[in-house]
Amino acid sequence: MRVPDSSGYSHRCVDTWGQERAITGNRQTSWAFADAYGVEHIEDPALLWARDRAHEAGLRSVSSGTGSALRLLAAAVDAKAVAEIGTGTGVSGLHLLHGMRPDGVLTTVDSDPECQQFARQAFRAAGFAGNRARFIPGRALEVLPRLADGGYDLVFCDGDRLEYLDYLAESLRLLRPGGVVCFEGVFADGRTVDSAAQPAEVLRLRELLRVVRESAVLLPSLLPVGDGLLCAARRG
Ligand SMILES: C[S@@+](CC[C@H](N)C(=O)[O-])C[C@H]1O[C@@H](n2cnc3c(N)ncnc32)[C@H](O)[C@@H]1O
Repeated sequence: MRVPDSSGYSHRCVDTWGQERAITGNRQTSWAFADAYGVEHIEDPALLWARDRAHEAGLRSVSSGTGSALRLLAAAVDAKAVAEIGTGTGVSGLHLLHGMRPDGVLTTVDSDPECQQFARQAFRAAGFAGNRARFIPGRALEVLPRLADGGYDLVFCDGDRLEYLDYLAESLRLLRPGGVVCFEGVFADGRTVDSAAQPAEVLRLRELLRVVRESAVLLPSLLPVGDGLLCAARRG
């Protein structure tokens, strides 16, 4: 069996039915297609508005593909309570809210309260009642210890990459059995798999990937959407 090479091209493999088949086309093009195949249409003005605010603020909001994965996961776990680290201007929050139960509450933390004001406006413009989101300004590692044990169906981490391992420890405490934790940006623009010397942020991301994979209480999957979305379900 020949597996795809790092360029994204591969030519032959043996599938599960024992048949050799050619893999044609450009994997990168397929990834780009998958990432754009989402739910973010031109007619969703609140999302586009939130994206524009992020762009102006120099923030990187989640891609359409990552957003649709978050929406899917929130719906799949029938999320009533979601915790988000890194509100930004609300792009990921909008996706999460769309996937959650109609009575679900998104608790979203950001050290920048000005960004949270944009997110608040975006959620309102999208038609979500004010009581669907709880905005907590502050640094994640000061706020998270105040959130309830086992009280969350999903935790989405998109704050400081250097703190991701600490977010993981907090998430294991916050999640109910069967809940899901997600980490945005684990590809670090390709640096995570680049053999050249890398900054501390990338080394921490590699450590996170290792710890999640080796955890006895997590079932992980690394989704190749956006800049890499590491997801893991907490075993029941
Ligand atoms: C990449 S942006 C989040 C984008 C957002 N999830 C979206 O898709 O629209 C990262 C955010 O994390 C916030 N942040 C960075 N470090 C933080 C920390 N230690 N605690 C809380 N928020 C933090 C930043 O202020 C910024 O708004």
